[in-house]
Amino acid sequence: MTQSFDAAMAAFAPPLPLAVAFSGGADSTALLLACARRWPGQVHAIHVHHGLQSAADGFVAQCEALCARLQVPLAVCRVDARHAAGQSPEDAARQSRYAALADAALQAWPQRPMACIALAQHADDQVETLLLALSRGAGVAGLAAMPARWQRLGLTWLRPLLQVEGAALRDWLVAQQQDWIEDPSNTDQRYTRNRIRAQLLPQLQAAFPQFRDTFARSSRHCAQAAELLQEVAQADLAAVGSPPAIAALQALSSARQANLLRHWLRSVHSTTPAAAQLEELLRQVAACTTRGHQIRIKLGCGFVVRTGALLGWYNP
Ligand SMILES: Nc1ncnc2c1ncn2[C@@H]1O[C@H](COP(=O)(O)OP(=O)(O)OP(=O)(O)O)[C@@H](O)[C@H]1O
Repeated sequence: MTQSFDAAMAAFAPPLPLAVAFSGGADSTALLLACARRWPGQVHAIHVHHGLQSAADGFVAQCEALCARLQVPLAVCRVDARHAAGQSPEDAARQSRYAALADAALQAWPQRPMACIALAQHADDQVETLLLALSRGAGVAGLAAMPARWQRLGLTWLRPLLQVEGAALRDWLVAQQQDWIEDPSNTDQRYTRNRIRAQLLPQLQAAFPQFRDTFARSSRHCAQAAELLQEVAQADLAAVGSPPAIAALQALSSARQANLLRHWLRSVHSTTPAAAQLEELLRQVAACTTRGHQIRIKLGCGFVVRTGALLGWYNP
């Protein structure tokens, strides 16, 4: 259920010391301010300078000013967030941001490495993430949206505000007379996420006022389903072998074959096949009933080939 900002903060019990990922935007300003008041001397802030827009230097100055006022130590890290071919600019920025946040949390204060990092995504961000996943045709792992807690890069990551509406966060900041940075790129309608926020969320609010709660429930169902699929894939891969034996693969249902192959390609070969490529591979596996049947299919960044009784992989 959605919560007030105060209720979410009251329920938040992170390991300390805590680093807040602080962009200077409304959400992380509210999180930083509330954490600094609640755990004085135990809260640090990390700001990532993406170098993507000319306004970024001004963002740093504003973050420094608020942290000085709150007496919160601030680490500013500069990252090169240019995206590689085939990668979305938002994804590239997110990945380099997470790596920089982890480095800073563990190394910026060597006498006192941080135990965890808190991020300020809220209930509207969660809905946007789900709708973005739907717009890409994602499977259950994508529809699971953002977890509230996970371990990665040697740290605990937390999202304590996932049940708070964006407007409630801003109302709280206004009541504290605390201003924040309005990042101009957040209203750029070239980004799908911004179109979802500006055009879809108001319509959803009018048509289904409970959409934040019900969508979040669907995401939790998907998170559970994704966990089960992962467990089944691991067990099936252990039984079928890595690389997979074709005859053993054929004995599974086609849904389990698809689940296993996706898992094998992702976990062993770091590649994600397009839906049509995976369908073609399943068709070829089913048709592979004679000694002479060849398989060679482009999948993600490489090829799946038949090598005797096994499926092989190579990346030219
Ligand atoms: N440049 C940054 N430096 C540090 N943390 C960041 C930065 N950008 C985003 N984050 C963290 O990731 C979360 C989600 O990022 P997102 O891009 O949705 O936020 P934002 O709109 O830039 O800022 P905010 O969420 O603070 O309003 C932020 O709430 C914040 O905790």
